[in-house]
Amino acid sequence: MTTAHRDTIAAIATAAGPGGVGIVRLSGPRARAIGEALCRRGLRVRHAHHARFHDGAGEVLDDGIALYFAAPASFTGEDVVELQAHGSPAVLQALVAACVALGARRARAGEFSERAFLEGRVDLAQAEAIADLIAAADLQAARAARRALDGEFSRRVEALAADLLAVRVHVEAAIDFVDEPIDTLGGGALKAKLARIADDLDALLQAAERGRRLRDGLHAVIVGPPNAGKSSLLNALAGSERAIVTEIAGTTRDLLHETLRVDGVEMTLVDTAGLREGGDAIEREGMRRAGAELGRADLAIVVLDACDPAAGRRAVADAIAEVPQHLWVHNKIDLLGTPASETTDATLGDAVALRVSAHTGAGLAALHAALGERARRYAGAGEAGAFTARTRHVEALQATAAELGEARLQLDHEVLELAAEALRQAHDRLGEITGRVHADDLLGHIFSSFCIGK
Ligand SMILES: Nc1nc2c(c(=O)[nH]1)N(C=O)[C@@H](CNc1ccc(C(=O)N[C@@H](CCC(=O)O)C(=O)O)cc1)CN2
Ligand SMILES: Nc1nc2c(ncn2[C@@H]2O[C@H](COP(=O)(O)OP(=O)(O)OP(=O)(O)O)[C@@H](O)[C@H]2O)c(=O)[nH]1
Ligand SMILES: [Mg+2]
Repeated sequence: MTTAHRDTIAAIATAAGPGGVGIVRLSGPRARAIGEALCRRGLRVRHAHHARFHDGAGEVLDDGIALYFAAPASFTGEDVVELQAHGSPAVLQALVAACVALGARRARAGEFSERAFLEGRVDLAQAEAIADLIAAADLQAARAARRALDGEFSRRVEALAADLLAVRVHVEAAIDFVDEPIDTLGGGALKAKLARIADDLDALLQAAERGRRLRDGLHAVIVGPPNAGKSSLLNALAGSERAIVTEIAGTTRDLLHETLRVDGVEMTLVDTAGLREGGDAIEREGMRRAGAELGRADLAIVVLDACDPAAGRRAVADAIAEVPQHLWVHNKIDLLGTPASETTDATLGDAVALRVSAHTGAGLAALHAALGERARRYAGAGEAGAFTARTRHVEALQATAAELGEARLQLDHEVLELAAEALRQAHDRLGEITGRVHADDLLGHIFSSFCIGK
């Protein structure tokens, strides 16, 4: 769709709630006309005008600064007008209503960024980086999103896509010489080139996986037998009474997610139902959910009762077998009267258990530190040049790698048509990251998770 066919959208661009200044943004072919009607004056491009903003009845809503950016030199690539008013939600909403009365439509979530993508101002990975930058909870995450927005990820994807395209051209050309063996058609160089691409792809995949972990944070699931104090520990770590705690074994049934920041790193803690044989239907469903959640876990925090650490261990060990990292905790050490310190749990082999008391707080600092350390290591914190990435990107790179492997195999077997097809697939999978290739519902899916006004 070209700009001329598109309607003009309006939304509050600043955060909800009162603020020093609030911005209403318009984008689309009628942005300038609507802005000029509201300001009752002409707007010069890239000029800050102090103006009074009027509603339909001619009443002055506010005075503020009006800016006009002419297409294509704007954030969206369309004509854009910004009305920077006093940051009163009532005034800003009235300004949007006045824009609507003059022919604008309320923007959907992410629609400004979507237009920037459709106008070719940013690619899809960069548009996603805008949302990640806004959501970044600390400077490190913001910097990583900033690098993705600057195109550090996209450039590497595009470089690989260009290499793949060159190889595709070579293979497609070779198909026309069916009777020649591939090696007389530069097959050696081709295979070497594909091997190099595979290496580059692997390096990029690893960087994207780090970026995915940096963006999403560590996913830690608390498991253990009933009554060990899992919910009590979640509350202690979260610093609030999030989960219900009772002396009844089988209290927790549903999953309870809590996001927390440990030493500047984001992590999700999930409380689960205690694992044991039997239980009523609700409790069994809770245990099933606990098991499913462990399938997504990066870390299992296993909580055992320090008075009886052997109890329930078998069921727990089975449940966490597939989880990449484990952290063992013995809770309720206040009942033992021994100090908080690490203990080697004979039944854990080399693993060490942290000894804590959710009640007295003993050992919690060490638990906190251990979690922070795991979360930092997981996210590759402090790594130079890190950029944020999403599961979608990682999966696309994995699919690309699989197709590339297939192409190399077919090339070794001199089945050029199949090699060409696998290379085409690889090229397309790569193109999904930057949006060069995309399904329409993918865009809707991505942009609908943005905020309105972005
Ligand atoms: N007031 C205001 N501040 C803002 C934004 C905005 O939309 N409005 N942004 C919105 O997210 C971010 C900045 N992003 C922007 C990106 C491109 C252009 C732009 O006009 N680009 C033109 C001109 C380039 C130039 O002169 O340097 C272009 O790319 O052609 C403006 C803002 C953060 N700060
Ligand atoms: N003495 C002592 N009691 C604790 C400690 N932590 C938890 N408790 C008690 O142990 C009981 C169970 O605590 P919960 O946190 O509900 O245990 P849970 O592991 O979540 O139990 P389920 O949800 O039933 O699986 C409650 O009565 C808590 O008050 C602790 O460190 N010391
Ligand atoms: Mg519980």
